[in-house]
Amino acid sequence: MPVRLMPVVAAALIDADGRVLLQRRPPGKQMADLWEFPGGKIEPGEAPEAALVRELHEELAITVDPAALVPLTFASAGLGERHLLLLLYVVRRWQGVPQALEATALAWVEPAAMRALAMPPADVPLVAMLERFLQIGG
Ligand SMILES: Nc1nc2c([nH]c(=O)n2[C@H]2C[C@H](O)[C@@H](COP(=O)(O)OP(=O)(O)OP(=O)(O)O)O2)c(=O)[nH]1
Repeated sequence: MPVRLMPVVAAALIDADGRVLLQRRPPGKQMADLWEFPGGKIEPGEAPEAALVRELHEELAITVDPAALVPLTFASAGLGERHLLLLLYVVRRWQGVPQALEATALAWVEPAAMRALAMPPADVPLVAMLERFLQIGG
């Protein structure tokens, strides 16, 4: 069966205390009010890293060097009519203070507390992987 791929990039921003930045999706959008990693869809012709740098600037008003995007893991899951391919990067260096330009809230979350938050279904394995990665000092 052919599928319509939806490539999405997202970032786990990690602060000096090892906490992860999550944002809350606005009402009216698909998956409203769920907590997610900042990011969004890759536009046609766009490299994944360029898409993530753009999304982080649009959503959080931060500047990120593409070299600071470290690929961690991915999710591959059916999403309605489409198939989501979500690439998750770890980011520890950026310029500026993250601001919620599109989300209704931002939260710096301890890795072990992430799984208590309501997140999109595709994020559940990503969160487990990220938690383990941070536990081993990644
Ligand atoms: N950013 C982000 N999107 C996620 C996560 N988990 C997950 O299933 N998604 C899904 C939700 C959306 O269907 C899609 C991202 O699309 P979006 O609507 O946030 O992207 P966008 O900023 O390009 O938005 P738009 O222009 O289409 O409004 O990926 C996640 O952790 N972060």
